[in-house]
Amino acid sequence: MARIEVRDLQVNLGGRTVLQHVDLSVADGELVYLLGRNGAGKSTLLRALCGMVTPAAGSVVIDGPVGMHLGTDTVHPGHTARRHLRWFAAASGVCADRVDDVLARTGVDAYGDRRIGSYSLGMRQRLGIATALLPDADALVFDEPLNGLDVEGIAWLRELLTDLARDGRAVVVASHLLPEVERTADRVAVVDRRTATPAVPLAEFLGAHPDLESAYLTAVSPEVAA
Ligand SMILES: Nc1ncnc2c1ncn2[C@@H]1O[C@H](COP(=O)(O)OP(=O)(O)OP(=O)(O)O)[C@@H](O)[C@H]1O
Repeated sequence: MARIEVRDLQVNLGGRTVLQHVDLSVADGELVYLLGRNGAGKSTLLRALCGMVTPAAGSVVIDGPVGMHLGTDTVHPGHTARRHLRWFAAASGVCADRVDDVLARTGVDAYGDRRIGSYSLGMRQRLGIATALLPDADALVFDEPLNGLDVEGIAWLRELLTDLARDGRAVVVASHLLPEVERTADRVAVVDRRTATPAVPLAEFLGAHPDLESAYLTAVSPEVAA
């Protein structure tokens, strides 16, 4: 069995089916991206992977703990990054020594003693990424981690994500930033029509298309006018 196994997943939210018949398996060493338009269900799928929404049907199995970065607005603005990470480490049974490691690895150490409420979007993204790295988990989930990062940050995250996969972790990322996806993805899946296409190798997804944008626009269903 792969590190992450989703089988025939259905998620209902607010009385309607948001996802159904979703299958996804991600093995150690793989970097898999979820693509799809706004509201398609990428975040919902990632939240289901992390056990934060209950499936209406099907199953999600992850072998071991999962490190997750599901958004930048779930942290207490009055805390410093260091305090937030120490609290998170204590709450999740992670050795406090890792806090300094992840602060350094993400560059958050430069402002880790400032209150989170004063952080820019990119700074909060790095803190979210630091939080995901804290458990040193073999399964990692990131929702739009590139948003708000500056040029150095994007290059840094590209390297981090590929390193995490190269180190043998199963990594799933939702992103709209197709040039980045094209540079690093092992496989891509499209969340569309309340389900997800099989995650296929990037080269297979690209096919004869000149770039990922062209392949993606062909893969998604025609947009329905509001
Ligand atoms: N708590 C909720 N209650 C009801 N519906 C919800 C809830 N959360 C999300 N939805 C709906 O589920 C669908 C999928 O939303 P989701 O946030 O997963 O999309 P997404 O693909 O991540 O979008 P984006 O690219 O904009 O981040 C949307 O139609 C959204 O309105």
